[in-house]
Amino acid sequence: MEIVIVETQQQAGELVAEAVVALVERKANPVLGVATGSSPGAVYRELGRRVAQGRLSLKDTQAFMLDEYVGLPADHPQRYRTVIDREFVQPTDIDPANVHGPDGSAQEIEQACADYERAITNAGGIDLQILGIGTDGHIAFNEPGSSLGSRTRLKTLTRQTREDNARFFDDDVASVPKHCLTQGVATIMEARHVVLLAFGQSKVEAIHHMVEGSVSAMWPATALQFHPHVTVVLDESAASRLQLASYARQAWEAKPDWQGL
Ligand SMILES: N[C@@H]1[C@@H](O)[C@H](O)[C@@H](COP(=O)(O)O)O[C@@H]1O
Repeated sequence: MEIVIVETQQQAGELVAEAVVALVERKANPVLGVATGSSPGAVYRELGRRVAQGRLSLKDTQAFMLDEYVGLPADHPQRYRTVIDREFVQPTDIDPANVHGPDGSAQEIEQACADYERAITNAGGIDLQILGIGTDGHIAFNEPGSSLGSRTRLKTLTRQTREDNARFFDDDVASVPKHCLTQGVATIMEARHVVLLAFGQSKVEAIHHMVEGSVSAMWPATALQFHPHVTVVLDESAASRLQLASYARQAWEAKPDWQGL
């Protein structure tokens, strides 16, 4: 795991956008994994800026979402597909038809999950997965106790996650769905490069476990310790309980070189 500590979320956005640019330059039909939540916001804004400046095009890029709530109507502003359309699709030039997500309104849930796994495989797999982390160490919606070998499936959200996400539902935890469809931990592990972003004090414990803790299904993000290519982009707050943070406290100028990836 490579840990990069940045000063601002904007720096994180620039850094990760560079990784996307390097991928798009290197590959004719790149496949991005996109996350919802507030952490990737600066990345999407920076991608939008570069597209607007003519420095980047995502026209030939496919994108796969990590997860989706079950039971939200198609026009709900917090449905993850709607969020991704608003925050990632609209500011960039990606074709909305190239953006895929698990179908949270499917009648045949198991079939929908299997179809989603197949769609990722058929696209050639995910080249660059943009990822956040929950305060309880979840990735996508793989809550504590999730199998580290799991694939896309139906999950029940923990009370903590529903409370964390209530901020997007007028602070009304009862309005936050109880179920979701999510890529499994094993699905995420197949992405060729995982870039995880985390900011702020609320992520300290999860980051501590993910980077320096024991691998355990109780902290699903710890599975990433087995992944050969993970970049973790943190601010000082999120990194503040890392024993080895001094090794990672790189100057902004010493940012990773994505060209060789
Ligand atoms: N399913 C999403 C996760 O994919 C995301 O990583 C997490 C953290 O969100 P935030 O980045 O807003 O802290 O929130 C949700 O639960």
